Order: sequence, then C-alpha cells, then structure tokens
Amino acid sequence: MSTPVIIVEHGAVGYDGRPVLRDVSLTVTAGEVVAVLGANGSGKSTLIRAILGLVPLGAGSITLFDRPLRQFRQWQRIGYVPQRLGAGGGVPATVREVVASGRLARRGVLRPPGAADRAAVDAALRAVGLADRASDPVATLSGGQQQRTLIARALAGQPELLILDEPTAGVDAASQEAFAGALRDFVADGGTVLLVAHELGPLRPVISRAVVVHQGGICHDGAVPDPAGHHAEPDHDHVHPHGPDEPAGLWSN
Ligand SMILES: Nc1ncnc2c1ncn2[C@@H]1O[C@H](COP(=O)(O)OP(=O)(O)OP(=O)(O)O)[C@@H](O)[C@H]1O
Repeated sequence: MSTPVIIVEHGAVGYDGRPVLRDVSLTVTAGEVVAVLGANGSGKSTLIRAILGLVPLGAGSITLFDRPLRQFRQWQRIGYVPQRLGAGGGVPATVREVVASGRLARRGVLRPPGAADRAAVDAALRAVGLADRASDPVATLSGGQQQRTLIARALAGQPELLILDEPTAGVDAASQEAFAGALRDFVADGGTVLLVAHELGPLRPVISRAVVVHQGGICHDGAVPDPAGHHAEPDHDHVHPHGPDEPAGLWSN
C-alpha cells in the first residue's frame, strides 16, 4: 500500500452557511495523479482550497503527509497553482523573477539565492519549455505561457505534492502539451499531483485516477470517465463565477 499524501474524511465545507461539500472522503497516495472533475460550481475548487487550509472545514478532517491539517507547517512540500494569475497586473516582473519567487519558502526572504536556487529555477523553466523566455516580462506572454510560468514557479520550490486548479483552462495546445510533459517528469521523479480539470485533453494519459464531485459529495472515484461524459467534453460550457478571492498570498509570497 502506497503512502497517503492527502486524506479527506467526511469533509464538509460551506460559505455563509450554505453547504457546498457535504460529505467528501478522498485519499491521494504518493505517485498518483488525481483529477477532480465535476460540473460548474460543484465545489472542485472549494475541495482543493479546503485541502490547502484556505477555507475552513465545517465537519470532518484533513490529513497532509500524516499530519492533521491544523498542525501542518511544511508548506514547502506543496506547490499550489491557483486558477488565475489574479490581480497584480502592471508589475513588470520577468518570467525568471516569477519562477524564482517559488524558491522563497525554501531559502527564506533574507538569504540571497544560491546555486541550488538558480539550478532549480533553470530546471523548472526547462520543464515547462520557457527557458528562452526567461528574461521577458510576464505580461508579454500568452495566457498559456503565463499559466506555464505559474506551474514553473510551483515546480521551482521542488514540492512533493502539486495542487493545480484548472491548469489547462483556456490554454493553447502547445502549452497543454508542455504541461503534460512537465507533469509526467514530475511524477517520474516521485511527485504526487491533485488537479482540477474540465477538459483533460493531452493530460488524459498522465491521469491515474479521477474523482467526480457532484451534489456535495464524490459520485465517482476510479478510472478516468469516458470523454463523452459532460464535464470532459471539449465544448462543455464552462464559465467562471469566481470573485476576486483567489488567495493572493500563495501567489505573491
Ligand atoms: N468565496 C466564496 N464565497 C461564497 N461562495 C463561494 C465562494 N467560492 C465559491 N463559492 C460558491 O461555492 C460553489 C462551489 O464553487 P467552486 O468554485 O468550488 O466550484 P467549482 O466546481 O470549482 O466551479 P468551476 O468549475 O466553475 O470552477 C459555487 O456555487 C460558488 O459560487
């Protein structure tokens, strides 16, 4: 039996007293790539935000790397890529600077970057195919390349677990392929992945298991459903009702 990395037991989460997740149980073990699927507003993002401690559990429990979430402090073991780049536009950061910011949790803010930091940033840029854009301002990149920059930022921290919220939504085909390759390498090196997805596309062969969130619970946990399933269809109508509440701290620190 593989080592559990995430355990959610009977988790319930709501906003302003309105339940979104009622009874969710999920275990992700080391080396898995688990896709969280489900209709718009079913609570996929809420599930991963709860796992990251960004929204409180109303009931149940979450364990990360054998530690109750409440006591978990080793956030450098987890790389998180939120759904959107979010506010903060206008900051003329280069791709390298953004990716290098993924090292901060490891090296501390006051210590200058060393050879290991530079090597990790270079490796992350190569993994997502952006080494040649390292000196360019992020704002000059396409949406897909910006998303790849965020993924490289998470990889640069050399996490053991990557949590990604719709990493390929609205992303060009080349970026999706680059991302699938980066994920494959990450898992080959012993990493574990939990990601929210709508269309799996090139990711499909990398996914080892799918869970489908429906009506506050998990209605499927197993093989990746057929693409004919409504949430996996490429032309599935998908809108983003999210407000400006994406956790800026995890992006900007
Ligand atoms: N911060 C919040 N405050 C209040 N309600 C919220 C908040 N975040 C999400 N919700 C609501 O909770 C429900 C689940 O949202 P969530 O973002 O988890 O769904 P999702 O499955 O990720 O959706 P999508 O596929 O559209 O990204 C939705 O009805 C949403 O409007």
